[in-house]
Amino acid sequence: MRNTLLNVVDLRKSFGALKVTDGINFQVLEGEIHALIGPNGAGKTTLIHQLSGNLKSDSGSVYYDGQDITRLGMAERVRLGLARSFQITSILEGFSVLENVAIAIQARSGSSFRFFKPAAAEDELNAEALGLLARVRLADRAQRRAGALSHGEKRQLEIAIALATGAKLLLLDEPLAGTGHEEGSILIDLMRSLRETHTLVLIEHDMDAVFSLADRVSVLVYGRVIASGSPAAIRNDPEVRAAYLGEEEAA
Ligand SMILES: Nc1ncnc2c1ncn2[C@@H]1O[C@H](COP(=O)(O)OP(=O)(O)OP(=O)(O)O)[C@@H](O)[C@H]1O
Repeated sequence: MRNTLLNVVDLRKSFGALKVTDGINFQVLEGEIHALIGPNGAGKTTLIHQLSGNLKSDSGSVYYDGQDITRLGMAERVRLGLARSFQITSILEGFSVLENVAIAIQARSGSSFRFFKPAAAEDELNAEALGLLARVRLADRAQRRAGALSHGEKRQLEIAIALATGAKLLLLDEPLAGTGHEEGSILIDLMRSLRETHTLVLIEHDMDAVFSLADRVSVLVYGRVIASGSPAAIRNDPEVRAAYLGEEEAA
């Protein structure tokens, strides 16, 4: 049996009278790719913000690796290993691709690099950053200015930055949005390769990608998870088809 890495219990958030997440229950297992799908406005992004600690929940609980993290802020959650892949705006466009990753590693490591002589510390840092860039298939862009990357490459860099935080569980909000076919398939391959070492929770509207990539899928409708299961089970679930997939296919 796989370990439950994330357990979400009756999580709620309202904006004024609007109940955006309205009693969310679902579990993420260690080492899986878990996709959150649902119609526009279902509360997916709000839920990701509640999981990352960016947004305070009104009630309910979030357990990460058995620990109650409901009241922890974003930085504390990142330290425990739960990180949201940052928006493109958080990439430092004027710095090189390598520097962007090195800065994230340094932020994680605090002062641990000061035990090296400055030049050795820099070598050590750059070697680790290059290793992460290789994992996200950006090693050949290391010296390029981050602002000059294509849209898809920026998403790869964001994933490298999230990995640099030491994250075990990555929250990805629409990783494929705005990417072309070729960029999309690089990102899909990359996410698949991360499964060996990481757990991924992603919001995605591209159903072909979701059904080929995800181990399990949860469907959010009006702020509630109406079903969680394998892609095949979700595709054939009558309630899901009526509430969401049927509507997508008809569109
Ligand atoms: N800060 C906020 N203040 C007020 N309303 C908000 C806020 N954030 C989100 N909402 C509302 O909550 C609802 C759900 O938004 P959310 O972005 O979580 O949905 P979503 O499922 O991610 O949608 P999409 O698929 O379109 O991205 C929307 O009606 C949105 O307008």
